[in-house]
Amino acid sequence: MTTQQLAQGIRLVEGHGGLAAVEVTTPSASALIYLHGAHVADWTPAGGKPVLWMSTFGVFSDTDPIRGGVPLCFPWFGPNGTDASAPNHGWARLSTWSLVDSRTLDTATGAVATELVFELTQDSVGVPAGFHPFTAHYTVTVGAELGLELSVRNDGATPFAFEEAFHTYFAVGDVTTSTLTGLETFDYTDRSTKPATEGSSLLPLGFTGDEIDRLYPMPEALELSDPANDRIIRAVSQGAAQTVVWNAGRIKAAAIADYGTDEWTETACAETCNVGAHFITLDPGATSTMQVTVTSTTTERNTKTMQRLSKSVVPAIAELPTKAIQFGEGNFLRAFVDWQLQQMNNQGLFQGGVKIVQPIEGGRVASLEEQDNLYTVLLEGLQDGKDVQSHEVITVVTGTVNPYVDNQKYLDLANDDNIEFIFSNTTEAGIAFDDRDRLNDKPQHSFPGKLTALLFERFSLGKKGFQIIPCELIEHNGDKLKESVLATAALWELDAAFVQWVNTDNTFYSSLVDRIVPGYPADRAAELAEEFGYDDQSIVKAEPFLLWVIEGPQSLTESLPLAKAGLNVTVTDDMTPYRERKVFLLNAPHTTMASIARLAGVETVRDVMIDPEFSQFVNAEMYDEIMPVIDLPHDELAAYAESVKERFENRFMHHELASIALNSISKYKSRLLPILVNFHEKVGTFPPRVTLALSALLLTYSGDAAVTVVPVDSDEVLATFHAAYATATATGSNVTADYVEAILSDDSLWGRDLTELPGLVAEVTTGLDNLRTLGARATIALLA
Ligand SMILES: O=P(O)(O)OC[C@H]1O[C@H](O)[C@H](O)[C@@H](O)[C@@H]1O
Repeated sequence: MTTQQLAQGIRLVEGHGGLAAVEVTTPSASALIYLHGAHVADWTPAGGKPVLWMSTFGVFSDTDPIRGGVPLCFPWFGPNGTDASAPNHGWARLSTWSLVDSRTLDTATGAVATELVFELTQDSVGVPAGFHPFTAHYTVTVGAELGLELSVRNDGATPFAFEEAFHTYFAVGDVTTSTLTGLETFDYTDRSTKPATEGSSLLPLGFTGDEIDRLYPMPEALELSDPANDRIIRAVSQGAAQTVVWNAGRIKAAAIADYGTDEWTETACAETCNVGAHFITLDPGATSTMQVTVTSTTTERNTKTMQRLSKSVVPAIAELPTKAIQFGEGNFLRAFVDWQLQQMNNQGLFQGGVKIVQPIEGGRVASLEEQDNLYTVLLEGLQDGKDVQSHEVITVVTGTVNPYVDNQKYLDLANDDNIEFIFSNTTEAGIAFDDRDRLNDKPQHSFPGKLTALLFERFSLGKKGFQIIPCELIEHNGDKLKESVLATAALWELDAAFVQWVNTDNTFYSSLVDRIVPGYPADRAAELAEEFGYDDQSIVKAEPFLLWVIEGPQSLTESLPLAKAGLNVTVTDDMTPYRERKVFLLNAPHTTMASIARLAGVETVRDVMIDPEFSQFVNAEMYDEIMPVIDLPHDELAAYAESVKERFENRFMHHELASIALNSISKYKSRLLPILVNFHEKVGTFPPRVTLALSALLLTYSGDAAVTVVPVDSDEVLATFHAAYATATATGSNVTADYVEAILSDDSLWGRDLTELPGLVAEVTTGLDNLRTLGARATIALLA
């Protein structure tokens, strides 16, 4: 279109790299959109800050995607399914779109907005020759709201299938203080693991520097708090089944060329999409539309006049000798390890403080220093039958060390005879040997590299070793850390005497940690500042529950008397049963509830727990069916079961059963089937509630139109159940029994043929018939 035809306030300009762009200025906002990829690179509401983030390391050329803003992903998302050489996220963001229309609109609020329409067809530059005929129109509305709408029409004679996404990079002042709300009750697919895994979130999503790459169902609205800029960014979508939440985190940011190492703190992507199982298929001539509206609302902040938390706010803080070094300054360690050290100090049992070492370059120890290393831990939830809402200023941090700024200060820690313990949480990827590390690096790249340098310094000074307790969420974390240290020592060709000192003078414990730590309560920052009387930019919110199982010598209970301080900490020589305890007493009842209570219309975990019949059912499952098959003392199991029940009942959580129900068949296999099998071996009968959960799943998965609860599982699994049910319906007179027999004998579902367990088919069949004819509530009443 020619310049004369452009609506008012629109100019064609040359953007970075000489790329053609459209600049839009309206009374309510300004924007910049590149024709390359129809890439929205800026949207700034009048008087506000940019809402879209752009990398300062971005590459602008007609062959590269632009980092930041809104990459438009089409016709596929992520890597191409069949062609590894095809560009990530499709070619639409690399193609040249045409501006085909622009106009000024009066919006519903009376404000003026500008609408621009970009077009891409199979003839556009960048679209592969011979591609399926289509027309895509991308409408960008620039005003007090940013509107993005992609409509795709199938111009061909055969169906057209594609994926699509608005890959919105939102700008925030400090992502570690941001939370994304709207997704709390959904299960998600974690795309950061290879292969992808399933996860469930209970709480608003926070960003800590680990990569977050999750695919969720799209909620009604997504809200990203941006307390550093006193605003909330809100995205409301239509025609989009999913959202992908992505933050590169420290490690990935460092690995991406056009993404600055520290830039992960400045942005979070909350995308609007139809991908994977929700790809779009259009019949010839049909059109689909996906849309998002973004707004940015200023939040009020009372903290401007409020004093910042510091030593002058908290009088008489005792001087503490530093007894521990902690690698990692994140929310978890501060609400878990440091909070526990404080509880011991409060009781005169430890009398020590901790120095925090920032394990990677892009960290935030500086913001702790701004508050004299003080911060507040806020506990909310049920504990021992009581509603807990408490807060405490944590005073155990005696200082911080940033080895990237002052490596000598870091190595000097080796000289401090008071220091006995080392704690760490450097993310799951943090404990890994790195062959690029050298002894004279300042500092070494990896955590094991840094630790080896510190240990070597300590050894060279002729001092005693450390007790090292990692908290990273990986199995045998202590063994893995020790292996990495020894591999580093070998790489650096350090003395055999040093290796021996590492082995004999130091103890590496493995540990299992459990406490939900949602982090900074951004949505309530102003309210909390008012309540506390100070502004704390490092508040950490956590649940009251805590569990720490440490594998190693019992002598630890004396030197680190956590249990003596009343904390739920166990030192053991084998943590395997504790791992099982969590899977079987927490995750297994979740799956049972999702299978059965949903059939009775119960929606959340808390609703199950406050329902007299269902809570009694869950209780009986835990005590009579699950506990007998776990190899731990009854008292310990009972105490754990009680704490799990309280966590289930937490009124601060809204955990939807529908989200737990995702992929229930594989969950049943790993969480409940071992109980069924072991119970049968031990007792000779089937555990009735665990077995009923299987009946409930078979009913839900049958595809029978009378069942209104919808299963969410892979297409293959659903097809297997539907086919078995259809066959049984078509051929047999014993429809239910034939169906149950077909499913239980399918070892692709269960890893074995379950019909080999004598009597199981009959029992599952009875359960299914009861659930169908009596309903879930009356069926569980039969077991009461
Ligand atoms: O680097 P890009 O190709 O732009 O992709 C950036 C990111 O996009 C999405 O959010 C994906 O879920 C991530 O897996 C990917 O890393």
